[in-house]
Amino acid sequence: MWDFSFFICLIFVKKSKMLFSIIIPVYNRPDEINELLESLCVTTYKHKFEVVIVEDGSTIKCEEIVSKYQDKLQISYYYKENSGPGDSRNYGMKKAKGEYFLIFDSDCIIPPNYLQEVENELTHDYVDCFGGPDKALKSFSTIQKAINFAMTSFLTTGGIRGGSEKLEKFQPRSFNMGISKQAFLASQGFGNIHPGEDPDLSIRLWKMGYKTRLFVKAFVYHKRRIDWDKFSIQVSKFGKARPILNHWYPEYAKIMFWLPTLFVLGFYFSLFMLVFLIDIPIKLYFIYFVFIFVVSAIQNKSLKIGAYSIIAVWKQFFGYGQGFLESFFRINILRQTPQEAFPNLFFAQQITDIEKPNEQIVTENTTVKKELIKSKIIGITGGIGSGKTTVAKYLMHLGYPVYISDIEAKNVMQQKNVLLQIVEKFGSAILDTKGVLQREKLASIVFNNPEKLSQLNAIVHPAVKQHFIEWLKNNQDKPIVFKEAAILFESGSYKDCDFIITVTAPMQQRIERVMKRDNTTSEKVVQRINNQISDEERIAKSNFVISNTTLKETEKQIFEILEILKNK
Ligand SMILES: CC(C)(COP(=O)(O)OP(=O)(O)OC[C@H]1O[C@@H](n2cnc3c(N)ncnc32)[C@H](O)[C@@H]1O)[C@@H](O)C(=O)NCCC(=O)NCCS
Ligand SMILES: Nc1ncnc2c1ncn2[C@@H]1O[C@H](COP(=O)(O)OP(=O)(O)OP(=O)(O)O)[C@@H](O)[C@H]1O
Repeated sequence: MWDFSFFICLIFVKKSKMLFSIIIPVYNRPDEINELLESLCVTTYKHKFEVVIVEDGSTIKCEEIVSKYQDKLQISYYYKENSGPGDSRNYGMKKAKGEYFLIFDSDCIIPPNYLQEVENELTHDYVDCFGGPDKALKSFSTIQKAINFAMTSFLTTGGIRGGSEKLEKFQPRSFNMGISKQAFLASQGFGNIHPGEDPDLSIRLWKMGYKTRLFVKAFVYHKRRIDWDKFSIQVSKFGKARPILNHWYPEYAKIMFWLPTLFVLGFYFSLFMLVFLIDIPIKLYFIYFVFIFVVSAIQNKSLKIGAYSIIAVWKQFFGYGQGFLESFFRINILRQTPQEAFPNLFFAQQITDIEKPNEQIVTENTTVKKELIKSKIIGITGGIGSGKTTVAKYLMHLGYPVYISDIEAKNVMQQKNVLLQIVEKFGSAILDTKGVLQREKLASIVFNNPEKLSQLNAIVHPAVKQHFIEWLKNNQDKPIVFKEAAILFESGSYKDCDFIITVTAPMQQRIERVMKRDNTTSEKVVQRINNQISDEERIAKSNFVISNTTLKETEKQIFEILEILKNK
């Protein structure tokens, strides 16, 4: 995904435009925001950057705190309904003006050289998504330092987060990560699971061909949960989220994810062995915890932190391990859906910045008052070969009424009055000896000549629109109907839709799929692509994106979207 545009952008950014937008979701934590903003005020970074604070439906707001920093930082504050951290970050990224988004949790403190370190890394070896490590500050409480040890030490599963550069596919964590605007638009950012929204995003980015990397020097001071109970709840949720991610992306499941569970089962087994007076296993556990104590005490120069680290590691393993086991059982054995198994891990995703539905659907001859049509109209679009018809047909199979414009257009074009207009414009050579439209011939004319294409569109689109309205009237008792169209935006028919789904797939895959489906050449497919808008443009105007790489994942995304739409 790396291209020279980033260099150009960087040079441009330094002169005028802004590179970085810092996005911080916050929920009931004004004090944390104060410390975070204070730390940003002393940055050594010389260029313009902005801070976007998204208050996620808090009852204790940080608006007043933020206003204190209006003179020192370029800062915006948004308050919205509670929809979870992932969606709040997405909300902030949609509002942001920068080209690269830096995301922090509100409980972070940013070192002065952070922004410069990130810019150096991006200039040296660009990547569309990165993550940074976390460290504890001297001023942190004993519990915070012990938790930090448990979450980052090589003696626990935390080692991978702290500093290993070897990881090719580092999964950034949302407390300290960055993502380019382009990758955000393409992926639509975080999903509605929490926690786990960060690995979910990384995996989706990888599948789209983006890379992720660890920026070792771009660390933040991360306070983490301040008491034991909150920490236990958090790690248990991490444990529950993991089998869900494994279920969604089995190819990314690792045996290592089982370690805490094995640790817990091993512990119970060791206790059981005591019944037979076999105490070696329990002694091994004892030695491990002594080791934790010694290493943490030396590292933190405190016996107390060493002792507290034993509690932290214990809570980490047991919270995560038991959560993992429960989740594995529900998802893989009881075959519950993740939402059924753990509804509290899912936020109903807010859909931000939706264009107000049009009051009317207007064609040359007919005006349908939108209030007479009770159905929600969901547009499905995507470039050629993205798989929008595949998605449309799947929805049909689920029983939803779906209008597939390509297919309907073909019928409409056979109508006498429409065919006559086409012949008038393109000549009778466009018909075969039996008077049937030769589509391939027409295609070779219009996809080589934008003017001719718009002439054809001007004939076909109004007729299709008229036909769609009749179809809509026949389905007005249905709460949700779908309209699939390749050129939903180009034709303006997106304005009739209440929500829009864009289907995407990597370009090469799209070309290969169409070559195979239509037995055609890549040149011909590319010709059509050149007559359509880009995925980026489609995505920016859509409410949902389906990344259609495998049918299984597409199915999953369809169900997630349906779940949200049913509640809208
Ligand atoms: C030129 C025509 C006859 C070629 O027919 P053909 O059977 O080869 O293609 P088909 O209609 O099945 O479309 C296949 C794909 O081509 C692309 N495509 C079709 N029309 C257009 C267009 N006007 N602009 C850009 N891309 C288009 C889309 O990705 C579409 O899904 C046909 O595409 C056509 O009439 N297009 C103009 C009408 C139109 O816009 N139809 C699309 C749905 S309203
Ligand atoms: N996830 C997938 N895995 C494998 N093949 C797929 C997948 N999705 C779609 N296909 C195949 O790719 C081809 C293109 O898909 P489809 O016809 O749905 O695309 P489209 O976006 O409607 O294209 P067009 O713009 O040409 O109408 C079809 O042959 C379809 O069967």
